[in-house]
Amino acid sequence: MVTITTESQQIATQYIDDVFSKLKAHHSHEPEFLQAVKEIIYSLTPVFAKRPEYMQASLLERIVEPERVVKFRVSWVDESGKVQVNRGYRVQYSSAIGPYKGGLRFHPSVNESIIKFLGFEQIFKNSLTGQPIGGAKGGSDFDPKGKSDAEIMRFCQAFMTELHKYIGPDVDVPAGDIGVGAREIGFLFGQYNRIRGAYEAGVITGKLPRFGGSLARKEATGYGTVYFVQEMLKEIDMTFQDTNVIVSGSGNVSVYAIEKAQQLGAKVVACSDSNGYIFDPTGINLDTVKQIKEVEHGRIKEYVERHPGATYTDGCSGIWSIPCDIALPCATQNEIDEESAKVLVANGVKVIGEGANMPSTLQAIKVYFDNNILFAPAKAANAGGVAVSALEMSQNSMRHFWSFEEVDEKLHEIMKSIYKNSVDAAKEFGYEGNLLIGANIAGFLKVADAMVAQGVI
Ligand SMILES: NC(=O)C1=CN([C@@H]2O[C@H](COP(=O)(O)OP(=O)(O)OC[C@H]3O[C@@H](n4cnc5c(N)ncnc54)[C@H](OP(=O)(O)O)[C@@H]3O)[C@@H](O)[C@H]2O)C=CC1
Ligand SMILES: O=C(O)CCC(=O)C(=O)O
Repeated sequence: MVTITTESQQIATQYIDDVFSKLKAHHSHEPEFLQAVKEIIYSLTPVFAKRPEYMQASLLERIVEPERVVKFRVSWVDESGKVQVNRGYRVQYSSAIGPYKGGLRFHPSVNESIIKFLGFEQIFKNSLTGQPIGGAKGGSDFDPKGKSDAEIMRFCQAFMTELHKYIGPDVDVPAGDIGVGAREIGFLFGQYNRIRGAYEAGVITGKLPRFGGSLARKEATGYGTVYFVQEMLKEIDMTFQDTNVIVSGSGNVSVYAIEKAQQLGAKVVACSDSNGYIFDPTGINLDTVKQIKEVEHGRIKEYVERHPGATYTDGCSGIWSIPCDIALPCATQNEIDEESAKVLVANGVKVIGEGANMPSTLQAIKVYFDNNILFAPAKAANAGGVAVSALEMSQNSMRHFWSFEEVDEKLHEIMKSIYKNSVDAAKEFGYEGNLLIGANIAGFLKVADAMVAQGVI
């Protein structure tokens, strides 16, 4: 274990305070970004206390500043012939350990603060995967809900017409996130290739397997979250078998977290969308959820028409009042606040596994720690998606295609090693059992050492 003196700890804390207060002064209008930065940088105090040369190299000031932020206009024509205008973003945060890598989010709430928080987290997550990928994120305030396929296609083409200037297989490799699934990735990829006049498979991941995508990428984030929680459960001699689980959302991450949890013997009793949640005491029928969400692009409340024993409730936060052993927030940021966290604890939750990015507020996380709840932080627990994206890039480079079983096995091993590295880093720096600190430190060290080795750039 690393020994840290009180004096070096105080110097490191002062350094982090200074960096954070300057950042706050410049970005007071970007709450999500500040929240993500705060969570990470204070957990790095023991690292700076142990390695003062990182302060001399201004590593924190450098890493919180994106290498590049691209903002652009996206004009497209809707079904009535009217021209619509949206904002597009790509934040290329860090290329210290590989090409920029991270998803694209299409949602009306998207702004620079949200893309920056996601891009910043992606640096550490991508490092944790052990793959050579830097951190980035992008997206638009475009709302895909209620749009025709032709409108989605025209929007994606307009978005890529600008974005293509900044990306490439060895430069920046986007993928999906909220509102960007296989359909959107297909349109984006098609437009990129059309503009380049070539087929460049490695420019984007999450492609359908029939044109260069990886098997198991669709399942990777949800499965990976469950694999990670499985490792945590071993510590308390528990498995998923016969547990009651709730999973928020009913999108890509949620559906495959539900699938894997069910395969491992759990009863998943609730899931949601942005309008409300369903509760099925007999266990959710995943085929019905997939039919409604993946095929019909419908609303989760339609589930109860097909399963009369289930109930539907308007509003999202109520899902956390359902008693469960394991809660997997897989929808969006800040979906569990302090109040919801207290309700989960009062109802006996044992484990929180974050499938979404930053789904718990800082106050909610404090409630978990105060009550000794096992907590799997997003950066580690949902890294399976981007890990398999990196495997997709490898397959594209090798012009090779692994079977579903091969990719799933690699994913499983990656999640186990992220768990182990987070546990080991927490222990080494004096925070045994705290995976939040462990994951942040393990993710940071690799990037920090790469930055130092590459000089002042
Ligand atoms: N896709 C991936 O590989 C990865 C995704 N993530 C993270 O996982 C989360 C989910 O992403 P993904 O499954 O891909 O996205 P999807 O768009 O496939 O699904 C998102 C789901 O969350 C619901 N949702 C969105 N906003 C809210 C809200 N404000 N309140 C409640 N529910 C909401 C959506 O409901 P509705 O249908 O009503 O919009 C939908 O059910 C995000 O935080 C994303 O950043 C993290 C790692 C990788
Ligand atoms: O697969 C990827 O490149 C990105 C996935 C993603 O956006 C995320 O991990 O949040």
